[in-house]
Amino acid sequence: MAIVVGNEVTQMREESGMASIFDRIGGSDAVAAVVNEFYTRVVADPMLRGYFADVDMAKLKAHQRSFVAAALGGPQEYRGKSMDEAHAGLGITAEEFDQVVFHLAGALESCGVDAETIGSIAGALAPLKEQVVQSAVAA
Ligand code: HEM
Repeated sequence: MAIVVGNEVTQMREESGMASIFDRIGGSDAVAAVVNEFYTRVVADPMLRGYFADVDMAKLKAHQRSFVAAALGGPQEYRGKSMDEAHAGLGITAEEFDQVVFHLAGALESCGVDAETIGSIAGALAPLKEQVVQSAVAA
């Protein structure tokens, strides 16, 4: 599958001549820390926790680590479901999507990622809204 967000981040990096965001934030250890912190926040949030009640969190975290790593320009490929497939039928709203991005930003911040990098990541995730939110109008 094509990872839109990964392509955009990679393109941004190539144009700017910068190291990948993946490298800048500290590679796979940093991604694992961010993903753990992210799901701690998500399942603590009454707006979101219901979605994850019957989900195998260890498996989900593993997929999310590889998705985030690939999206940030890391070396390995993401081999999980497409964003359409992963979220089909869940009925996720635009508000819930924004809340998930908010928790991801919070997790990145608490792991020491700078505000500018967080802005780039959040901006790169915005186009996924259409795939995650089924009835979403393009953001
Ligand atoms: C930027 C936004 C998002 C990204 C990048 C993302 C990414 C992912 C990834 C990589 C998976 C694993 C796919 C697989 O198993 O192969 C997944 C699954 C899942 N996501 Fe998301 N997600 C996003 C937003 C959301 C939102 C807003 C919700 C709910 C409010 C949500 C709920 C879920 C659930 C419940 C699963 C597990 C589905 C299952 O195993 O049956 N996600 N997501």
